[in-house]
Parts: sequence; C-alpha cells; structure tokens
Amino acid sequence: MKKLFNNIYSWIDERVQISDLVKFMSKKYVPIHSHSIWYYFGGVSLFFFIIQVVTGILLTFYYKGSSEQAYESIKFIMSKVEFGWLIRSIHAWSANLFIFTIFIHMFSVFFERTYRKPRELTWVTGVLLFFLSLSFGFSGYLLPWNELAYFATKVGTDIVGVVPIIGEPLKLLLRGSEDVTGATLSRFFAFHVMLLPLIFSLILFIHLLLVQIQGMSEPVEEKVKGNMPFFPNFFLRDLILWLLVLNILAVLAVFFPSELGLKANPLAPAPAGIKPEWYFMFMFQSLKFLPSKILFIDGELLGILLFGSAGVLWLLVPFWDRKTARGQKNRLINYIGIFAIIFIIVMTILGWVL
Ligand code: HEM
Ligand code: HEM
Repeated sequence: MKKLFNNIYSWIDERVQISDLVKFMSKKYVPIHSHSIWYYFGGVSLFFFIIQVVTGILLTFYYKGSSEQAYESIKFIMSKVEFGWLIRSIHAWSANLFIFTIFIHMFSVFFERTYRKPRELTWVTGVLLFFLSLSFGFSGYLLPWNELAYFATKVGTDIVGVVPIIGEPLKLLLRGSEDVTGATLSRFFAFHVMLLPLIFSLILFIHLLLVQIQGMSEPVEEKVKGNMPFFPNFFLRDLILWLLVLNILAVLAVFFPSELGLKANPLAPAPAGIKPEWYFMFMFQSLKFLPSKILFIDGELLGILLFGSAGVLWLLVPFWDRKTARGQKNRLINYIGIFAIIFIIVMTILGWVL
C-alpha cells in the first residue's frame, strides 16, 4: 500500500513538482506569542466558506429559483430528499457561523494592527470579503421565498432606495421590478450562486496569496517567543480546530433544524415583528432610533450616509492610521474598535428585545 502511494506520489511529483510546494510550506513559520490564538480565525472562516460551497451546490440540485416553485422545492428538499433537511440546516447554520467568525477574524486583525505595511492590501481585500459575505447572507435569505424572507427583503431594499440619485436605480437593479417579485428572486438566485461566488473566490485567492507571500505578521508590542513551522505543525492544529467547529455545526444543524414558515404572499399585509438577519440588526435598529427629521435632513438618510462613510473609513484603515504606519502607539485604534464592538452588541440586543 505504502509502495503504491509512493509510486503515485513520484508519478505526480515528476510532472507537477508538488515536493517544491511541500518544501515551500515547511519553510513558512508562524510566530508564537500570547496572541497567537487569533491566527486561527482566518482558517476557520475559510472552513465555513468551503462548507457553504459544498452544501450550496448540493442544494442547487433540487432548488428552483422561481417564485412559483422556490418554496415548494425547499419543501421537497426538506421532506423527500434523503438528508435534504440536514444539508439545508447545515447551510443556514454555517452561514451564521461563517459571518460570526469573520467578525472575530476582522476585529482581531484590527486590534493587532496587522494591516500595517506591508499588509495594507490584505486588509482591503479582507474588508471586501466581509461586504461580499453580508451580500451572500442577504441574497440567500430571500431564496426560500417565505413570508419572513419576502418582507425582510422588501424592507432591506427600501432602505437602499432612500439614498439620493443612486438609490432608486440601485433598488431597481436589485429588485428587477418596482416591487419585490419573482424577478427579484431570479436575480438574487443568480447573485447568490453565480456572481457572488465568482467575485468572492477571486478576491479570496488574492487574500490568501498575500498571506502566503508575506507570511504571518508579528505583534507590535510583544516579543515573539519562537516560531512554529506552518506545515505540518500549524496546519495540523488548524485541522483539529476545524474538526471541533464541525462538531458544533453538526449539533446545531441536527438539534435546531432550519424551519420554512409560510409561503410569501405579496398581497398579504406585512406580519408584525419582521426582523433582518442578526448581522444586519445593529444597522436596522440604529435607523429605527433616528427621528424622521434631523434639522433639515431626513433621519434615515443621515443614518445611511453615516454607515456608508463608516464603511469607507473601515476599508481605508491602513491609509489613515499614520501613527501605526510610523511605528508609534495609536490608542485611538483601540477606542474605535471597542466602541464599534459595544455599539454592535448593544444595538443587536435592543433590536431583539424591543
Ligand atoms: C471569508 C473571509 C476571510 C477568509 C476566508 C480569510 C482568510 C484568512 C487566512 C486563512 C489568513 C491567515 C491566518 C490568519 O491570520 O487568520 C488571513 C489573514 C489575514 N486576514 Fe483574512 N480572511 C477573511 C476575511 C478577512 C477580513 C474581513 C479581514 C479584515 C478586514 C481580513 C484581514 C486579514 C489580514 C490583515 C490578515 C493577515 C494576518 C497576519 O498576517 O497576522 N481577512 N485571512
Ligand atoms: C457557491 C456557494 C453557494 C451556493 C451554491 C449556495 C446556494 C444556496 C441555495 C440553492 C439556497 C436555497 C436553499 C435554502 O434556502 O435552503 C441557499 C440559501 C442560503 N444561503 Fe447559500 N449558497 C452558497 C454560499 C453561501 C454563503 C457563502 C452564504 C453566507 C452567508 C450563504 C448563505 C445562505 C443563506 C443564509 C440561505 C438561506 C437559508 C435558509 O433557507 O434559511 N450561502 N444557498
């Protein structure tokens, strides 16, 4: 058996030199220090994305992206397709865990100031991946074509329409018609399974390539105790963690399976208590708190402009944090990070309890 394996390995190696890749990976080192734990979260995000691709493709075998058939096709997946309910439940739970781990990965690299030279582009591609992940969540949410999804999409796309000049055309582009209709579902389906995976994979490739070329960053304020080879030591630790999160995912998916609810009925009045996914809640709740007019400007519009500007500033952190770039301590970064986390948590909780 071992001989056969060695022969296959040599056959492939003579043609594509995989031993060079193994040599390259074994020359890579991961710094050891008291914050090393944060190096694992990018890998966990990657793992959840792989699960999304695999379960997503399996769902497309039976899912039908039209308003007449979408709800029924999911009912079929859940009741007739062998393990269909499980695949759907894993896809929905893994989507939540994926976004949750990206939040952790993003804030940890922010507090560690990993975005400083030469990793500015790693940060920028990361923030783009974050926005794309939210778009994955938003577009996926409509696909079951149930009551909750329908009205949440209506409210979400209405918010886009508030922005002057570009708002209305953008809303029309997303919806494919004046209202949320079957045309919106077809579009969201195309975004979710074609456009977003394509753009996301391209940017993820650049993100991971940059991490490979530049290696892992060392902390600013702490001495590194030593190094661990990436392959196999760090890689095997990554695998153990993946196994652990796979177990968490399995328990959640089996014991709290996804529900389907009632089929969307565009003519029915919006049911009470329409709520977006938890990762949009902090923005949704903040907009609800704003008065309808602040001085001469519409309150909701002001909120959207503030969130939009915060998003642009977040994307450009490496370019305005000049102090860190010069190698000085910048406490403002800690304050901004802590404020953002508290704001997100408090607004999310208020969104659920109010
Ligand atoms: C799906 C999304 C993402 C995936 C799959 C991903 C994957 C990874 C992986 C595997 C690493 C190397 C290990 C680690 O440091 O954790 C990494 C590093 C990094 N990521 Fe991400 N990432 C994602 C999103 C983000 C986001 C949202 C940001 C920031 C806004 C970001 C910024 C960075 C930075 C700056 C590094 C370098 C860390 C260092 O050298 O210490 N990534 N990413
Ligand atoms: C290539 C990748 C992907 C494919 C082919 C895919 C495919 C699908 C399909 C066919 C559905 C409809 C079935 C259903 O609603 O249960 C769906 C739903 C969904 N997808 Fe994806 N997906 C992919 C990636 C992602 C990613 C990265 C996310 C991350 C946020 C995501 C989040 C969702 C959500 C939240 C739903 C609704 C789940 C529910 O029914 O409650 N998907 N996806």
